[in-house]
Formats: sequence, structure tokens, C-alpha cells
Amino acid sequence: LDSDGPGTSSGRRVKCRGRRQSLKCNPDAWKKQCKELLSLIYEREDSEPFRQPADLLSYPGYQEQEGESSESVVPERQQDSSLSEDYQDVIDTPVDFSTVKETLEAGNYGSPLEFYKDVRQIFNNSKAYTSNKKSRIYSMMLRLSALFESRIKNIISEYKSAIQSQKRRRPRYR
Ligand SMILES: O=C(NCC1CC1)N1CCN(C(=O)c2cccs2)CC1
Repeated sequence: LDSDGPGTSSGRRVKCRGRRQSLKCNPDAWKKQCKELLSLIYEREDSEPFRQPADLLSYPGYQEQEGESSESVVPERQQDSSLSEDYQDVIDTPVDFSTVKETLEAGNYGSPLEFYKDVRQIFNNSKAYTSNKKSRIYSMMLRLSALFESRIKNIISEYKSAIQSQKRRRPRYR
């Protein structure tokens, strides 16, 4: 697992004289940026299956709320009664966007990397659970993951630049 996350800045130094508020210098800017990214994710219909904890035991098929959308998607494991495994047998670390949203709003992420790790777990769980790479929910996850990765990489590289420019250069005596 690349704990560094995407977009590790490649040695580009940003001058951060004085003003911390400017986009590239504020090490706290990532919080607002991640909240905005999360709002964008919630706007996408593709996020619907991932907004609440997956609990396939509580209903026969995965039906969306009335009126939310015309289609209903049934995880193919529900269709295939031969599979005795259910979601919690397959997935060790269940996580969904409502949990991520709460953690972010409570200020319980120390960096965008921690946020990135949780969101990536949502997508990895979907990859681990699917028994069919053509399933509807899996394809929703793939689109959402592409959107997320395209946006998170700049948030993380700006955060890393801001941290780098905070470090005062102290002479090292060997
Ligand atoms: O039950 C839910 N989500 C809770 C619902 C929104 C109240 N899910 C079904 C299983 N999941 C998958 O990722 C896959 C299914 C098929 C291939 S992957 C996660 C979403």
C-alpha cells in the first residue's frame, strides 16, 4: 500500500514568504478541499450504494428509496443464492461515506492522507466483495474512484508542499 498517497511532490519548492493564507502555503487548506470533494461525491448518483453501511442481511435485494431512482440494483451475491458468505464475512474493514463524513466534520483526520486511506478502503471493499466485474454497483464504484483519484492527488501534493515549506531549515551537524 503506498502510504504516501498519490501526487507526492517531486522536490518542487514553493516560496511561502509571510502569507500563510495563500493557496499553496496553508497546511490546513486540505480540510475544506476534502469537504468540497466529499460534497461532489455525494452529488453523484454513483455514490448512493456507498453512503450507508452495507448490510445485505437486512433486505432481500438492494432497493433504492422510492423515487430516488427508477432502477434498482441487486448485488449479484443476492442473486446467487449459492454464495453463503455475506458482506461481513468477506469485508474485514467496512467503511462508507457517512462514516468518512462524520470523521472529517469532527476534525478527526490529521491529514488528507488519513482521509484518502479511508475512502480508498470503501473502493477496495467493493473490489473485494464483487464476484462479477460487470456488476452495476462495481461499475458505479469504478467511476466514483476515478473521480476521487483525479481530485485527491492535488489536495495531497499541495498539503505536502505546504508542510515542506513550514519546515525551517536547521543546519544539521554530523
Ligand atoms: O449494501 C450496500 N450498501 C448499503 C446500501 C446503501 C444502503 N452495498 C452493496 C454491496 N456493496 C458493493 O460494493 C458491491 C455490491 C456488488 C458488487 S460490489 C457495497 C454497497
